[in-house]
Amino acid sequence: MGKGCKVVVCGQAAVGKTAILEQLLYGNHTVGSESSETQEDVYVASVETDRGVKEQLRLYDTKGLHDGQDLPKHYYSVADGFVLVYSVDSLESFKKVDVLKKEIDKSRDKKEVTVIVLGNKTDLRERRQVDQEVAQQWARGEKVKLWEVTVTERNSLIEPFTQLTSRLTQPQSKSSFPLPGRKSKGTPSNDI
Ligand SMILES: Nc1nc2c(ncn2[C@@H]2O[C@H](COP(=O)(O)OP(=O)(O)OP(=O)(O)O)[C@@H](O)[C@H]2O)c(=O)[nH]1
Repeated sequence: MGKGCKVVVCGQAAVGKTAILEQLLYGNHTVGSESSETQEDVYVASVETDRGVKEQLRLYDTKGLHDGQDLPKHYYSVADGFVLVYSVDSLESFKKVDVLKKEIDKSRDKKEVTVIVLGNKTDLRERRQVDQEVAQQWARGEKVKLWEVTVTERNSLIEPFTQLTSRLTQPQSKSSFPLPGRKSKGTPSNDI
């Protein structure tokens, strides 16, 4: 599979998954441009964490889900992290994110996975169907971080991916085993 944490980017069709990745990595997506349906693409990105270190991510851009379609099961076993994307102008796409989050919780077993959520297309103000506060409340309930973003402002995409990478590559917490210390009086010694 190669080096780097594996991150699966998923959500309903046409919410802007490819546009987000292309804008984030190359800064060259023009919104509204003709787009073809993704089958699967893998992007390798080098992202600076909040510790100032560059880490590699393998971002799997998945095929957009249409009504009633599920994310293919193999993604749940490969993923270290997920970026769930909806579009603020589609309530249906937000509901799909909820379904995906529940599927991740069911499939993750004991594996640590980091999930972030992006509400895209905030530039389409007059078409908004997903209330920002309702979405944030849902995110708090699910214990995930949610950002509202727009591909028209590349800057809005940077913080979520920086935080995701920082979380994914965070050094393991220190061992809680007691350090060898001085023996207390009267304790039998194993020293030879
Ligand atoms: N106005 C606006 N349009 C956007 C934004 N992000 C993406 N789009 C447009 O939405 C359309 C779909 O974007 P894609 O990136 O192809 O969506 P996708 O989720 O990868 O689509 P599938 O591969 O079919 O699942 C394109 O015309 C994009 O230009 C955004 O933030 N604002």
